[in-house]
Amino acid sequence: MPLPTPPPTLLRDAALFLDFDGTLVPIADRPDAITIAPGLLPLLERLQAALAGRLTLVSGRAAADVRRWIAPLEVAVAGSHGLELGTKTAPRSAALEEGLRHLRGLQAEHAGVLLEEKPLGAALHYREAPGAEDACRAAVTRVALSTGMEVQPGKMVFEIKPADGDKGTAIQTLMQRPDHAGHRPVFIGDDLTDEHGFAVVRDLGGSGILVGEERDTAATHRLRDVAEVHRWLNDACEEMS
Ligand SMILES: O=P(O)(O)OC[C@H]1O[C@H](O[C@H]2O[C@H](CO)[C@@H](O)[C@H](O)[C@H]2O)[C@H](O)[C@@H](O)[C@@H]1O
Repeated sequence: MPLPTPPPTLLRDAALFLDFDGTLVPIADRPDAITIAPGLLPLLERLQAALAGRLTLVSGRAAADVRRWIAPLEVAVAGSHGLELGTKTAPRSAALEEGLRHLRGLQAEHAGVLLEEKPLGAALHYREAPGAEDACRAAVTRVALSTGMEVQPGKMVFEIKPADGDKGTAIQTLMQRPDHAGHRPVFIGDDLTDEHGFAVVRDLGGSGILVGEERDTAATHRLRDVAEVHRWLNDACEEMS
């Protein structure tokens, strides 16, 4: 059965978790080529006020990267697929450093392949080199095996990340904070990494909103694209004022 459009009243008394790429900003050819719509930061600021601070961006990007894109706005960010919840991150293991050297070599071999290094892992992008998909998958899988980390597939990307957390566990942790407890979680996302978040908000009695085409998902509602997300968030914000 097709997923319904969420009602604009859904955010009343909610705790809101928002994915970044593909949800708040349209997908671009490269991670550094995204554009922030002029209305996005004012919208996030209004949401933050309407929700009394219960707003967190939960992104696959490094937290510092997301903060740089939304500056000067200050909103809570859980980066690296939810694993960067605080300000401190442990140094990379020797095995991961060795794996990154291997991935840098692969980037040098394949024109268009892009390695995005992050504090806790890395993303190997093949959007500009679709023919390198199998090589990227194999390289990232090899690093996962040698480090005990896990592969997170995404939109034209294979990522390597620690296996002991994801967007779902981040939302679970944040929902235990005193200012979130007792509120209903709502999570909006588009990619496979967001399914962990959809499953957790469903289990907590909240709602997951899938952005994009229908698919097998733990989300309960759907919005078509980034533009529709912005419109819906604006309407939901109006409802709360
Ligand atoms: O959880 P998100 O905030 O959605 O982050 C997921 C990954 O998004 C970025 O990659 C994706 O967006 C890029 C820019 O539009 C695009 O070029 C790429 O093909 C997509 O996979 C980001 O670069 C990754 O680090 C995030 O994990």
